[in-house]
Amino acid sequence: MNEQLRQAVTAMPKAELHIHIEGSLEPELIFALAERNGVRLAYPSVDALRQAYAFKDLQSFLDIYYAGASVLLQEQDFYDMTAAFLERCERDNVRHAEIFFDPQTHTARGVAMETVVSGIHRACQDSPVSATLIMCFLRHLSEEDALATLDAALPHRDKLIGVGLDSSEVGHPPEKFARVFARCRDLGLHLVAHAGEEGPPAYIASALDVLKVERLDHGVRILEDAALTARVAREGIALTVCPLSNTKLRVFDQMRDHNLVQLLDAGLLATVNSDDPAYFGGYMNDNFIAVFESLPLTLAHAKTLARNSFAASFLPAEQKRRFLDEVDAYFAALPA
Ligand code: HPA
Ligand SMILES: [Zn+2]
Repeated sequence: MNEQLRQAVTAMPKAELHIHIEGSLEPELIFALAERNGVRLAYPSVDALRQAYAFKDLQSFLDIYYAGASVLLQEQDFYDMTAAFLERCERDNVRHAEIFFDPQTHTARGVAMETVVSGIHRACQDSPVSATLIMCFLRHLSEEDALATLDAALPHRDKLIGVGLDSSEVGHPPEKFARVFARCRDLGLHLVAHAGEEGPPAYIASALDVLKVERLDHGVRILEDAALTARVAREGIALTVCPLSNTKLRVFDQMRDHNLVQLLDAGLLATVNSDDPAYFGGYMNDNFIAVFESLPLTLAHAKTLARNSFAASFLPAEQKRRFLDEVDAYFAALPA
């Protein structure tokens, strides 16, 4: 990748639409919070913890990701984690972030919903980066648990723009959560779900048809079904693709095998995102650099990806328009 393209891609304004805030917890912060809260970790040092970040699939990652989140106890912990992430956004020229959080990971340990939501939300309010929250249900747990989680979150309805579905995909199809998503829809929440990361295209179809999601998280296995690909392209449903995550979790063996270019060529509204940056080796610009270095992507693709990130966001129309104008102005001002 030439220096001019690298510079353009890193400095361009962009939005992040697939970031699990618990996946932004750096090992250093995990150890600092463990110390602050008197939590014992299974790893003796920051280096030993980092050494354990060698994943063979989604589940091997999730086991260590949930262990890392166990140091989060106080409202200030959630604040500090989120504030650190939003500072990284500024460095990567991320202007807007739609942030996932997993309340069940915390409420199961006795942390109150209020503590989780208030800490994350307060950090969003204190940041110059535009940031909104999407509450995710853990799909390895029951729908009853998800319904109870939604009830617990209702006092914070105004702090949420939407709900999502994450955790272990295979064996937990979207239709398991039909009732809770229907309730969220009635509440006017935006709907997204992880689908087609490790799971088959049938899970993408049921996320759309049963849950009625507006965006697909990952969705990279969609190309295995040509009819579904054509439909999702036609309907303008976005995919929040996470390149470094996909290679670290062995969805693709190497970055040069990633299907991002094919997704774009199929007319899909694909975006680039970091997923769990502290675990997968990088934040937004690391993801952009990784794909631009390994795939035949051009400056025209960079503009498309920057535009897609705002177009696929849940921002109000006027704010969306302003960000899209900023992208267009940015690319128009680049030296030819
Ligand atoms: O990539 C992911 N997939 C499913 N669940 C997750 N929870 C954090 N990251 C992920
Ligand atoms: Zn994810």
